[in-house]
Amino acid sequence: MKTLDDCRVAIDAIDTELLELLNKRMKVVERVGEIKADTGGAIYRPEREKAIIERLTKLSQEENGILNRAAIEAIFLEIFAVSRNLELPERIAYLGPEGSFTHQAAESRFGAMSEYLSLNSIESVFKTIEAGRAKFGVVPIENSRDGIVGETLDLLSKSSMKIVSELYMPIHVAFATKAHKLEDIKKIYSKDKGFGQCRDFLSEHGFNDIEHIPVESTAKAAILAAEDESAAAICSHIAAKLYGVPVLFENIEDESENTTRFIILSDFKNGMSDDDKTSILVRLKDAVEAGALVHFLQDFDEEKINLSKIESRPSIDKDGGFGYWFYIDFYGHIDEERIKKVIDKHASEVTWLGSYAKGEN
Ligand SMILES: C=C(O[C@@H]1C=C(C(=O)O)C=C[C@H]1O)C(=O)O
Repeated sequence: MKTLDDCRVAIDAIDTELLELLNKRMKVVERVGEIKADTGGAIYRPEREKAIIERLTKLSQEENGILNRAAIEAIFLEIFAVSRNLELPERIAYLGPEGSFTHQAAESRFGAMSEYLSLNSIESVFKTIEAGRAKFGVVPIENSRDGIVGETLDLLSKSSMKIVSELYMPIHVAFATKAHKLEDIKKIYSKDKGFGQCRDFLSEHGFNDIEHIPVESTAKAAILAAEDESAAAICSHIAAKLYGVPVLFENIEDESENTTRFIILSDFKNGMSDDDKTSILVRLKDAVEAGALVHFLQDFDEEKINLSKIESRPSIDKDGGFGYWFYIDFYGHIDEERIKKVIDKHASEVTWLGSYAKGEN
């Protein structure tokens, strides 16, 4: 049987091999970078990365390997991020502050080597990438409990930036405080939605009778709780850690399946993968006429295009009238013939927001 020392010798030998292979991989990536520079191709190819993870997951299953999809993803997303930074250093704007859930979503995709820009509003994220001060933007678009993020949809309707990727992230919140006793807590900071997501916890602990102070983000709540021993924050574990506020209770959300969908914005069009989603905005000219939406959707149905989401948003038209537009997600890529056919038919009413590899949720 192997001793601890034997195991460590074996691990060192394997790490040497891994390093050699990783360096070899990066050499190939450098060449990919040169080709992309010559041809003007996009550096970030989420559909290719997804295909790699899928192939390796299948391979690992076939070989009865220990690594499952989540583990393979954790390792390889970091390798991809290092690769891309080698091709061209990446700068990512996200809805901050540091330690926000959006920050975590951004880091899960862009890794430790990228440069991050924390911004205090979704609008600033859009403006920053539109001005070319960052290549990518990360913002939330919907939450399993709270629904759509209206601000993101409204900005998408006005921006030339495209959705190039989506990711779903489980949202867990913690209760953090510097108070020594629960009775010393006189106020709780969080984002309005943070309070809404853990009502049961708050009432079970008798926290409904003390002041609840809504602030712009859960990370901001952690910053405020760090400065005041009579305060607590409902925030992410990471934000609590980052701002030095001890976590008293973990996973205090009422619904354990609480998930947020984030989108990555940039200025290029993805290639096709075998499992894509497309987002569009539709302003139906005759939206007031009964049946306009039904007719529009019938064209999708005829081409067997499945919708995954439809959301209506109010808008004020040029003459000051109250109108509606629709945000729609469906399965498939804009370059597929059957999809092109429907979109071309409604070209004057549809704005294409992006086609991207479907995220796992
Ligand atoms: C190397 C490439 O560029 C990026 C890095 C990838 C990788 O490390 O495998 C894959 C896709 C791209 O996001 C490529 O396009 O193949």
